[in-house]
Amino acid sequence: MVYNRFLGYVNVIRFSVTRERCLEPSNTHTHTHTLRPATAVSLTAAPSRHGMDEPHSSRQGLVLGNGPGGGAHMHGLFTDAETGQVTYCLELTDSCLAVQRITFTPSSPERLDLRDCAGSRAYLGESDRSAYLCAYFYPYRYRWMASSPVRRRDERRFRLELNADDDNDDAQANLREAERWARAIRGNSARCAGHASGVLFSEGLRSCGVMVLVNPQSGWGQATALYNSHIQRMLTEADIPHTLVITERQNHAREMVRNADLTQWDALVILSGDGLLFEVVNGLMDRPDWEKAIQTPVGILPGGSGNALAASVHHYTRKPQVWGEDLLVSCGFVLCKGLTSKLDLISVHLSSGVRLFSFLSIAWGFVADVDIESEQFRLIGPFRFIVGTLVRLASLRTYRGKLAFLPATDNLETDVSQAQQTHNNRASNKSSEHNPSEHKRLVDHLLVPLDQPVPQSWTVVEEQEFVLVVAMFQSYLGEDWLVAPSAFTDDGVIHLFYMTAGISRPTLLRLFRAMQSGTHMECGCPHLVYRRARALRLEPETRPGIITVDGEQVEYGPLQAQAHRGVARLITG
Ligand SMILES: Nc1ncnc2c1ncn2[C@@H]1O[C@H](COP(=O)(O)OP(=O)(O)OP(=O)(O)O)[C@@H](O)[C@H]1O
Repeated sequence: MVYNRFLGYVNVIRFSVTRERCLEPSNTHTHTHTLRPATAVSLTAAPSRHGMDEPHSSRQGLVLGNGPGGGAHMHGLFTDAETGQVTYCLELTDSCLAVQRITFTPSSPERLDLRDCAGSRAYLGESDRSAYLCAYFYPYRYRWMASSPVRRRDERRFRLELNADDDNDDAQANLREAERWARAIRGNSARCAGHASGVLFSEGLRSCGVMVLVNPQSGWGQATALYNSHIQRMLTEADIPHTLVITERQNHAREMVRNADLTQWDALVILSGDGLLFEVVNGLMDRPDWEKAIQTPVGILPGGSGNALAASVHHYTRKPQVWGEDLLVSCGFVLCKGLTSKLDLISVHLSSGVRLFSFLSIAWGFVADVDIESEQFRLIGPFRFIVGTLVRLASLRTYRGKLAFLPATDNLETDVSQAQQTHNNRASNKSSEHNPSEHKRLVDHLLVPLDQPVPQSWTVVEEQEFVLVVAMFQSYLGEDWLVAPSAFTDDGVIHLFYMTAGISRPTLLRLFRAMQSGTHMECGCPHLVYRRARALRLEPETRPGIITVDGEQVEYGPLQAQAHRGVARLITG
């Protein structure tokens, strides 16, 4: 684990050394506004967006019509942006931008995959009448010393000079032609992304675009710097207008989202740890119009120390594991492409009557202790979990309590009809009981009140002495912990792991190492159990203790939870 993390950080260091060219003078504008109650807000107004031009021919760029996938098919001659001496033939198809050098030593065409394209734009030169075409690609490339490829920025710039006469009209004609190419590249790459199942959140963008919420305290306090170094540029390249909101305190994001005019926003994106998204999700669910509000797509960019959802989003792209800034670039690219999927929410009831909505995990025992106790090592960022794990291993303890769950069959419909049965029985038994939250909200069909025994269809775990209990709703528990490899955003399943007492320290360490690659269940350890569930109940008896929901500490005591399939929307690849 330490070795791989070390490699991850070598990558980060190299990233900053080998970063590619910066953006040239931009025709986009960045404004700074004051938006209450955020401390600082900057609005990036992206270039105007238009539909694609009708196909037409011109002297330089020739539209040959629509490709088989419905995208524009174009040919054109451009020169290199720096000297204008090297001529390139560009061909745009449904799936790629082919670039072929035709002066000096002609080259074979280089095909740039439009699935890797974040955006494209055109602008007028400052000191000449040429127009420039830029396309921003983020292909997977191997880096020195790295065992797997990572997304790396590859900016392509070309100069277009159609007309020899030196007047303003010709400059505008050049610009129009370059813009036509930029729109066609954007259109074809959006079509490529749309071929996958899913919905583009960026379809029909609204006035304010995307709200990017940054917690300046998350992780080792680097989130604002990550916005400045990567995300602002990526969103500008992708032509996504956005507003930066820097949170001032705990629950700031929750309050803001609870009261926001959501008709103004296309998506709420969190550049932070999972804790800030937990606030946002619960802020959406607090609203009287929660049913509509929770349909607002949410996105995650890793800026915390755990970054479990960000690691899961990357995992769902089926690319090799990445860390640190490589993970940020991967998630940033996913955001630029704008595909959304449904996201399960897990309704969690605490003994005090508080109800929370979780998208990630519930933890008790070893994992929860490490998460909260390692807060004191926050300054060392993600390494805090390694230090916390070693400290807790040294003082390994067990936790007494009861665990029960409703097993998930492969057939969700069966589970749902069973749930309906439970709910009907419960309604007839307790018709006089009034729970106001359930009249307005998602109904937890599977749960009976915490002071009653679990329904007969539930499995009660015989063991009562645990080392840990973790319920996973996504694949990763942290950037390094692939705990539930088969989990998916909207599988409607609680992936329940528990470890019973009696496990030795070396075996535990071996399991944690295997968790890095998601192979811990292959170790055949009899103390580690995995079950798929639709609902669970946990009644801790050891006191004091720690329970976390999505990495946030909640009140300690009995709790129960039920999965609700696909009620929210997540920006995923
Ligand atoms: N400006 C702020 N100052 C202090 N706390 C904040 C601020 N903004 C948000 N918070 C709170 O900080 C807590 C932790 O945030 P978050 O999870 O995003 O970061 P993290 O703990 O570093 O990341 P991770 O969960 O990945 O370890 C959340 O409970 C959130 O409410």
